[in-house]
Amino acid sequence: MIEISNLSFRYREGAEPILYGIDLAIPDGSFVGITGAAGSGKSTLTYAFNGIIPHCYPGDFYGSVTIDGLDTCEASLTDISRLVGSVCQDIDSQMVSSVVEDEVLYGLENFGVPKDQVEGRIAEALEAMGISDLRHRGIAELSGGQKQKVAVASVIALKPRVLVLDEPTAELDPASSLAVFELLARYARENGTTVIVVEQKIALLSDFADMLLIVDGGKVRFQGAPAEVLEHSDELLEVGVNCPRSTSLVNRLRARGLVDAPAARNVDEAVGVCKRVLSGEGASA
Ligand SMILES: Nc1ncnc2c1ncn2[C@@H]1O[C@H](COP(=O)(O)OP(=O)(O)OP(=O)(O)O)[C@@H](O)[C@H]1O
Repeated sequence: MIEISNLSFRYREGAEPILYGIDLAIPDGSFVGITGAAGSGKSTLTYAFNGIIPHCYPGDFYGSVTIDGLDTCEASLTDISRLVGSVCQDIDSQMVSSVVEDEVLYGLENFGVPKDQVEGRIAEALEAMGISDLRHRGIAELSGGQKQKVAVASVIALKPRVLVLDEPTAELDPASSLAVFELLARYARENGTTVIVVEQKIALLSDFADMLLIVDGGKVRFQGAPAEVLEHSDELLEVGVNCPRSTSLVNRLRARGLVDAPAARNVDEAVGVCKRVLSGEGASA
């Protein structure tokens, strides 16, 4: 369980706090999607989960963040990193090796994983990300999507309880973005790992997350299951989050009393709702 209580944070160099009064409870095994406008504080919020604030970026930190009971202010960054694995926005800056296998090995060696477990961990992590065939390839020869999967594999090889990813699909095409999310979701389901992912594409997040957090001006403006959050498509637009048209359409039908249905996350769900409206069953569901 991750618990954040009344968290506020101001970077030492900053005039104003970047996070304000955040309260969150994230059950184990959740898939949490974070989105919001540029500069709203999403990355800073991820730094609260992995201890980068206050350990690497000092500042005024109020409130508390606990991961499985470990208070991130009191614990060392090393102890936090045994629980929380992170993949940052700039993948190239995270890579330390020139060959895929060595990249995964690096973290295992740093964590002092017993030698007899190393081979199994590398093979499992590469398999989980669907990149066993890339094991001996040079990192410089990989595509953006392949590098992304290597970065995730390097972190999951360490078997963290929580995986934090900051815009893992920022440079990927829609098909590769979907593939990364599918692999992540399957891995998390099979291992009970909590996944926290920052992502601009709310439609993609909504298909995978069981909790969405909408960050606006350093506050969590909306939180809940995707269907609950997407009901607020007009307010989301005001804070820079553009919902799919299928979502807005169903919300308009509901606002006019034409249908009593949860917000649609995608075209398929909206088609189902429209069929009900056209058949005259809309308001009775
Ligand atoms: N190390 C830092 N020191 C001072 N201010 C910072 C630091 N890092 C980020 N900020 C400021 O905090 C605010 C929020 O930045 P943050 O990166 O958390 O937002 P974001 O929502 O992730 O943005 P983006 O979508 O553009 O990545 C910005 O105004 C930024 O300038």
